[in-house]
Amino acid sequence: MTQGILQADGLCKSYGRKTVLENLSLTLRPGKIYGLVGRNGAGKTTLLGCLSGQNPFQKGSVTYDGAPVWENQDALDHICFSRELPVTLMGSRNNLKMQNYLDAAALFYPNWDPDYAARLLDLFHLEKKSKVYALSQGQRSMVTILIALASRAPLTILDEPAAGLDVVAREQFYRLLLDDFAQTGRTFVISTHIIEEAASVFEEVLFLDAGKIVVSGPVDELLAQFYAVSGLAEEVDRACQGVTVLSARTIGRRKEAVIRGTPAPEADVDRSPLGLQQVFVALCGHGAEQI
Ligand SMILES: Nc1ncnc2c1ncn2[C@@H]1O[C@H](COP(=O)(O)OP(=O)(O)OP(=O)(O)O)[C@@H](O)[C@H]1O
Repeated sequence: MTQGILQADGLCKSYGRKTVLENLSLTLRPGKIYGLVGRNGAGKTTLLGCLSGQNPFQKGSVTYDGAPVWENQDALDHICFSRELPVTLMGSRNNLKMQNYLDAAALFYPNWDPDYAARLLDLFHLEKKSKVYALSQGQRSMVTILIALASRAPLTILDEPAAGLDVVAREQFYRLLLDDFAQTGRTFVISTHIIEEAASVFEEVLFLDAGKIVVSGPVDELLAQFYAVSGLAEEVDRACQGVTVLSARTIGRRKEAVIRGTPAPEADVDRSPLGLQQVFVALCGHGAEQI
C-alpha cells in the first residue's frame, strides 16, 4: 500500500576524506511540513540531494515506501527537489530560458500542473522567455519555488527557498505554501536559515549537526522542553537542579541559564520559554555566544 514514507537508514556520505553525513537515520511521514535546520556547511543540501536520489552516498539506504530511491523512477515520480537554477553552465552564462526549465519540469513530474505554473508566473511577474543568467537572485528563487509548487509532487523538497527573497516575497511564499498544503496535504521539506520567521510554518523540525539529526519532532513539543531562567545566582542554581544546563552566564550576583527540562518550581527565578532559533543556537551553536 502506498503511504508516502521516506526513510533514511545509516546514511554515510563523504566528499573525499570529508565526512558530511554520518550514520544518519530519519523518517519523513506524509502530510507534514518539515523544517531542516543546520549551520552553514552542516550538510543540508547534501542530505536533501541524497534523500531525493540526486546525490550518491557511500553507505546506508534511502527508501520511499520501502523501495530504494536511487535510480528508481517509480519512487522518483513522487519526489521533487527543486534546486536553484544555475547562472552559469559549463563555464558560460546560462542562456536557457525559463520556458526550457518549465518544459523539462512538465516532462519530469507526472503531476505537473500547468495552470498552477501559469498562475504563479503571473503572481511572481516572471516572463517565460527570460534567460536564466539575466534573472535576479530573488527571481531565480521564485522560479525554484514555482517549479516545486507546480510539480504537485507528494514529497516536495526546497533548499533555502526564502534566502534570496525580500520580506514581501517571503511572506507571499509562506502563504502560498500553507494554502497549497491546506489543499493537498502533501509533504514539504524546507531547509532554512531564517528560522524564527519560518517556525510557525513548520510542523516538525530536524536539526542537522555534525553529520547527524540531533533533534527531530513536533515544534511545539520541542519548544516546551526549553527555558531561559535568570535571577540571583544561587536561585538559578536551585532552578537548574536535575535539568540539563546548555549555557550559563554570571553577571555579578546574577545568573542566566538556558536549560532543557523544567526549572525547579521552588526556585525564585524568572523563567521564559525560548523561540525555535534560540533552541537551535543552544543545541547547535557550538562556540557561539548563547542568548
Ligand atoms: N561537491 C562537493 N565536493 C566536495 N565537498 C562538498 C561538495 N558539496 C558539498 N561539500 C562540502 O560538504 C559540506 C556540506 O555542504 P552542504 O552544501 O551540504 O552544506 P549546507 O548545510 O547546505 O550549507 P549552507 O547552509 O552553507 O548552504 C561542506 O563542508 C561542503 O564544503
